[in-house]
This record gives sequence, structure tokens and C-alpha cells, in this order.
Amino acid sequence: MDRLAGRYRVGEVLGHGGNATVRYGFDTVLKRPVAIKMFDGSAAEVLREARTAAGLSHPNIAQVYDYGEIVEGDERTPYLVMEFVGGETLADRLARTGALRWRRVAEIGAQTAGALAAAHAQSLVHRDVHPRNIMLTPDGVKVLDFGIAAVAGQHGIDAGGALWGSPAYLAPEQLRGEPSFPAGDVYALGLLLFESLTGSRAWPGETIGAILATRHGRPAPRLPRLAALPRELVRLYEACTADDPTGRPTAAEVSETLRRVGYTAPLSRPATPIRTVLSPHTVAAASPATRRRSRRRTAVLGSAAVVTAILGIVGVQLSNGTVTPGGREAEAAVEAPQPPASLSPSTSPPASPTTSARPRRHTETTTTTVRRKTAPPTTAPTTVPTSAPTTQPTAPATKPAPPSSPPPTTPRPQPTTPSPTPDDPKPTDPKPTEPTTPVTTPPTQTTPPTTGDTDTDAAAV
Ligand SMILES: Nc1ncnc2c1ncn2[C@@H]1O[C@H](COP(=O)(O)OP(=O)(O)OP(=O)(O)O)[C@@H](O)[C@H]1O
Repeated sequence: MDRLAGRYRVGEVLGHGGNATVRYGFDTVLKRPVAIKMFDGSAAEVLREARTAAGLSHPNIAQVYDYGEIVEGDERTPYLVMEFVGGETLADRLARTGALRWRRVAEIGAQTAGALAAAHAQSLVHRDVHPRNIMLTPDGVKVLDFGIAAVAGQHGIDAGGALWGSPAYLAPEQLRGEPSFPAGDVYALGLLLFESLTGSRAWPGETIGAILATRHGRPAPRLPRLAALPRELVRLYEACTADDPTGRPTAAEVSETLRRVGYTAPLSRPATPIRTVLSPHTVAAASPATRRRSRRRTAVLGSAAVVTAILGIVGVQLSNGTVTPGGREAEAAVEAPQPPASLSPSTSPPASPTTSARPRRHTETTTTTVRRKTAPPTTAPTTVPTSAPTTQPTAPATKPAPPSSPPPTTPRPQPTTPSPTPDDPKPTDPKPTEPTTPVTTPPTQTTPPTTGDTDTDAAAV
């Protein structure tokens, strides 16, 4: 069979995530470009992701079209077929240009918040909002990767003891292992505002240990004073990143506020680059390597109390004796006893933590094991595919868009340095061209009917 599921030609790699590779593809039936995400994880989990994401329809959310599995002997490689989104990720954009003008940030933030609000309205929490999951297109923002979305109220730590998310963007209550609620996404949204306005991550760090140590007991950093930045935007950022989830606005409120501020705030000198003023909370810029590593989804295995303990330790002790907070990549996982899972759908933040304890920030020490995350440790599949299909497809003749997969090489500017903020470039949208060489793929078994999703195009914003 030369096509995936008999209809999808597979082309070049668009990017790699923590547990998947995303490739350009072409749907030969509907004659449109697609993105095909091939997973290392278990089929059951990916199918759950597909069903979750397929239920969402919003102009700022990348649409999921189809799900299937590549079967090779005993191995199954699950894949998702998604709307192809041309453009560049917010992470790549920030790496390329540094901080953005505040109006542009308000626009991106408003659309991102709108997408999250749509998910929250269906009691879904994204749980992995970070700049690599925000795609900037000529038509507006597309939020990618509802891959670890959960029903609001679902426990932040799953049955296997994995706490999913990117440690630099998780809300404090998520780090404590409490159930996931929309307020967690709003916290991450606040951090996106910070990063977009300053060009630097709010919680920098090379490793999960370093990030957790940086975050230990601290509120989110204050925004440096930026020229012409409306006070309301500063207040919004502070509200979004409040430690107490009940003090945060809803995503819908964030979207509304950003739209209003963006439209109504008096115009500042448009050609003037953002000028930053030294602030005691100004954070250091992260290196490209830092961005690359710490963006990765991280599974923190352990009870809430143990995660809490990790937060309480500035110098994280790691049991293998070779790992130090500065010495291991952020996609590591911290192992510890499993907590009980709790599933109690709700759309409001918990009145009180459901897990055992608030952080004992300064007293606990523990020994934890850090290992690289390879696959979700939750459902222990009997066979976990570890590799992509053996036959690699040929890249399409026409490059769909500047692939955003290569890690950025441009050093991120320091937030204290005036940062020119040129207008967005216009990434080229791909023409619906097929890869020229048919792809030979292993026999494919597509679970749902391969007619796919007929909801083809997301509306322009
Ligand atoms: N629908 C899409 N259209 C075009 N490119 C995409 C699409 N989805 C993902 N990509 C590209 O593939 C890259 C990897 O995506 P993926 O969702 O696997 O990982 P991630 O979000 O970067 O990391 P993680 O999943 O570990 O959080 C993205 O950063 C993006 O560049």
C-alpha cells in the first residue's frame, strides 16, 4: 500500500514533539494538505486524544480530521490526521524576532484565549498551553495539540502517576498534582503574554529541576516596565498568573479584555521599539537549547505530596547520583509512589486542594528518580510502538511552509535590551500540492471510517 489508509501521502517532517513526529501530508481524496502526527504512545491514548480534539470546532483550533494505526507485526503506530496549519509557532517567532509589540501580543492572546474558552465551554482543559503549541498563520492563531486535554476536574496526575504538562508553564496547583481546571490554562496563557511581551520565559531553566527550583515558593515574575504597555494588560497578566486559581479570570474574560485593550488603548508611537526598563523581576533569557528542551512535555511521576516536596527543594536530589538539576533535560520524569486518581468533572476551580497537602516548601527533602520520558506511563500497553514506520516517505516536491521543526538558532534577546518588533512576516501558505513520490507505508488499519472529517477549513479570524 503506497498511501496511509489508502488516501494520505506522507511528506517531510514538520516537527517533533515529546512523543510524536508531525509530517506534512496530502489527502488524495479531499485534495487538501494535512498534517499527520505519528505517535510513540499507546493507541488507546491517542484515540482518546483524537476523540477529544475532534469534538472541538473553533476557528483558532487546529481541526482533527482522522485517526488511524500503522500496523507492523505486533506493533501499532497510531496517528492523527489534522488540519495542516501553515505558519510558524509562537516559539519560533519569538526566537526569531524577540519580544512582540504589545498590540500584537494582545491580538495573539485574545485569539488563543478564545480557543481555550471554546474548549473550556465543553469542560475540556488543554493542559499544555505553551508557545510551541500556538501557531501563527496569516489568518490568525491556531492552537495545536489538544493531546493531553482533559475533562475539567480530572486529576492532574493520572492513574499511572504521571503529571502531564510542560513544567515552565504549569500552574502552581498543577505542579501540586491537583485536578486540572480551566484556570490552569489561564495561568499558562498569562505566561504566554509575559514571554511574548518580553521575549523571555517567565520561568526559565535548563532542566526540570532548575525550573522547579526557580519556581519554588515564588509568584510569577512581574512584567518589566515596557513603553506604552497599557496598565490594564499588566493587571490582566497579574490576574492570570495569580497563585490562587480562583483569583484568575476565565479564558473568555481574558479574550474579551485583550480585544478591548487592543482596540481601544491609545496608539503609541508605532515605529518605536519596545523599551524595557530594568525591573527587579526581569528574568534572564533562555538559550535556544533551553527552549528546545524545556518545551518538551514532561511527565512528573509522583504523588502530589512528592511533587510538592520537589518544589520544596531548591537543590533537587536525584537518586541515580549522576543527575543534578542542571544536568538533565526537561523531558525527564520524576518517579515516586502513585497517587489515587480522581475524576470529578467540574468547570470551576477546586475550593480546596483535593490532594493531601499544600507544599511544605522549605522542610522536605526527598530522593527522586529522574528519567527521560519515552511514552505516557499510564495505560501500560502490551506493545508500545517505539518507532515510526520503517519506510520513510519522500518529502513533497513543493515545500508546504517553512517547517518550524528545526530548533531556533537565534539567541533570544535579553528582556532588558530594546527589542525591535517588526511586523509579522507573512508565512507562505502551502498550495495543496501532493508529495511527488508516492509513499510506501506498511499495511495500514484505520480505525474509524476513512471518509474523514468533512469539516475542512477553519474560518479566518
Ligand atoms: N497541524 C499542524 N500543522 C502544521 N504543523 C504542525 C501541526 N501540528 C504540529 N505541527 C508542527 O510539529 C511540531 C511538533 O508538534 P507536536 O504537537 O508533536 O509537539 P510539541 O507541541 O512541539 O511538543 P509536545 O507535544 O511535546 O508538547 C510543532 O511544533 C509544529 O511545528
